[in-house]
Amino acid sequence: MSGNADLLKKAAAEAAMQYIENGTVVGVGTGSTVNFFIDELAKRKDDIEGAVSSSEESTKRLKAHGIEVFDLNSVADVPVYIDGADEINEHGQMIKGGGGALTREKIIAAVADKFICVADDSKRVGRLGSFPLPVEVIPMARSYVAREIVKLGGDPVWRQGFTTDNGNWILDVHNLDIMKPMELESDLNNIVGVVTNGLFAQRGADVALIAREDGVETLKVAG
Ligand SMILES: O=C[C@H](O)[C@H](O)[C@H](O)COP(=O)(O)O
Repeated sequence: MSGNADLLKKAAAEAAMQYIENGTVVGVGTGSTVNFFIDELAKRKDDIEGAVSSSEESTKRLKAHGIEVFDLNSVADVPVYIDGADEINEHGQMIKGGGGALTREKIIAAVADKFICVADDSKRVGRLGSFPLPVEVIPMARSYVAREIVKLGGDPVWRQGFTTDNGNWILDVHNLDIMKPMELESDLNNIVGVVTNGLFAQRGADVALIAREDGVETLKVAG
C-alpha cells in the first residue's frame, strides 16, 4: 500500500471522529483504514465509554491504546459503527471481508444505529463485484457450498490457510455480476453451511466518507 493511499485512509478516519459522541460505546470495524480510526479514537479515549470490536485484530489495537472493549452481549446501544470496505457503491452497499472479519462486522453493523464507512476513493465503484466476494463457511460444508455457488454463477476459491476469528473458512467468489445485491446477499446466506457473506446490501452504510486527493467527500445514503 502506497504512502499516498495511507494518507487518504487516515483522512477518512479523521473525518469519522465528528460522528463520535462522548459517553458512548463505539462500534469498531476491521482493516487498515479502521486502524487509522482506532489511533484517532485513542486521542478521545477518556471521553468515550469504550468500544465493541469486530475482530481480534481490532480488539488488540484498541486495548493497546487503553480503550476498554466490551462484549457485545453486555451492550444495549451502539450509536455509531465505523468500518472500511473493499468496494462501495452510490447506495452505500458494500463488499466487505477482504480481511475475513465479515461476520462479526455484519453483527455489529446490525446492532448499530448508524454505519459510517471510511474509505479511500479506490473503493468507490459503479457496480459491485470486481473484488472477490468473501463467504464465511462452516469447514465441513466448504465443498457443498462451493458447488452451490457455482450454480449461482460464481467461481469460488478457498482462501487456504486462513481461519476466521470464529474458526471457520472463507470462499472468495470471483466473476459474480452483482446486478441485484440484496437478492444475492439472501441467496448466498440461504445456502446451508454459509455463516454469512460479505455483501452489505440489506444493511449498507448510512454515510460514506470517501477520501480523495482534494478532500473527503461525504456521501449520505440514508437518514
Ligand atoms: O474483513 C475486513 C473488512 O471488511 C475490511 O473493512 C475491508 O476489507 C477493508 O479493509 P481496508 O480498510 O484494509 O481496505
